Amino acid sequence: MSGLQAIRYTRGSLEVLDQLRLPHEHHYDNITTSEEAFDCIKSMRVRGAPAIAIVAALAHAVELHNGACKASTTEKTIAYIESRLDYLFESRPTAVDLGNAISHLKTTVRRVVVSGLDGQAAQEKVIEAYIEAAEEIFRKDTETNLSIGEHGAKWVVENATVQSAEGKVAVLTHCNTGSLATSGHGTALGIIRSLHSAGSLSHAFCTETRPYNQGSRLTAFELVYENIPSTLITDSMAGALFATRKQKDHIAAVIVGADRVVRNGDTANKVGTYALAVLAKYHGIKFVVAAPTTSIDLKTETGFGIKIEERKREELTQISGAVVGANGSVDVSKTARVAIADQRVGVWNPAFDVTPAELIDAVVTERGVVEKGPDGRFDFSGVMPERWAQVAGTA
Ligand SMILES: CSC[C@H]1O[C@H](OP(=O)(O)O)[C@H](O)[C@@H]1O
Repeated sequence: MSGLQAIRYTRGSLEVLDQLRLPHEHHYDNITTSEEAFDCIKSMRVRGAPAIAIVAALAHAVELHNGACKASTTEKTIAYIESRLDYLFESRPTAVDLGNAISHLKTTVRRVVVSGLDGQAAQEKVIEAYIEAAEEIFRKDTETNLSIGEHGAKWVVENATVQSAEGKVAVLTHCNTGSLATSGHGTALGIIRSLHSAGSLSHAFCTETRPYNQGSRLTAFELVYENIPSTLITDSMAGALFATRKQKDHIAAVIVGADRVVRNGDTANKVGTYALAVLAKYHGIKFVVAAPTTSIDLKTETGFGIKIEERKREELTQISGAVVGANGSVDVSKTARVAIADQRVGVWNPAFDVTPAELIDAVVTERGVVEKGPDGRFDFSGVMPERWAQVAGTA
């Protein structure tokens, strides 16, 4: 697992790497309440579907551990936990991991057996059950990512339509799906790490991923940090890359993450993903979605049912970064915010788009790779574990 950690946790203490300052500055925010977690998620100081769910779950575990619950009965303790989770659910709507984690945590505390215990002991048992379940979500995520990496790397090599003489492949990824979006290793970037570790990767291309620049600020940083041969392109260069360099560079696959994969396989992911899927189809390049089962939403039938978050106009009309000195050095002590558009212009800023299942060749989960069947449809029932049985109305 990479040395980059978006989340640092010990019981009673949660620190979150402020990703708005990356790659120039490494600063961890101390998170002690659900309000602080909500703001951290909403402002995208932490982002990435799995990381959002983990931070929300652990933030409430920290406030519970530190005595925030003043309820006088077990039922009121459960009601308090549920109210805090409902509050955190509102922080970002598109990624389903948060809703799935909240459903799981609510089910967990509701199932605690307190018969025969006096009031305080019963309340303590409920709180302990919540904290352990939240910690398990964090712990299991890395294991999940390593499994996705293994399944995904194997599938990409076996299904590549172009390879180097040494049998290596190049891939393109979009946004950031690495250690900065998860507990470690990553999902799509986890597959890239696994391809690299297996000696099967010749090159990783990454898009800058406007407007938040998860690619240029975060993914490029992770790739360089891991000494993975990599090239940054703008989002608009992908078509030219495929048209002029697919054969020369053996570009075999586009590998992306997911915020929400719905029952028919339609997938919400960072805006720009849909365009990459169309280009990949046109150029005969495999299109692979890396999605832990916590990102799969069987309660929503098609992509039309996914709520797409729209974000503030300043993400397009302004940029921020460190000041580059005369000699080309980057002075992180002097960050600047620069207006790059007339501030009166109208802005449309959807954070995600939906890629239809017909453009997706494979969805890689920790429990195996799902491809469309003879009927041309995805069927995820074989990979959905019981513990993520979704409670209606929450996820
Ligand atoms: C494994 S992260 C999944 C997903 O989340 C990212 O969105 P954001 O950076 O806005 O949280 C991106 O869509 C990734 O593919």
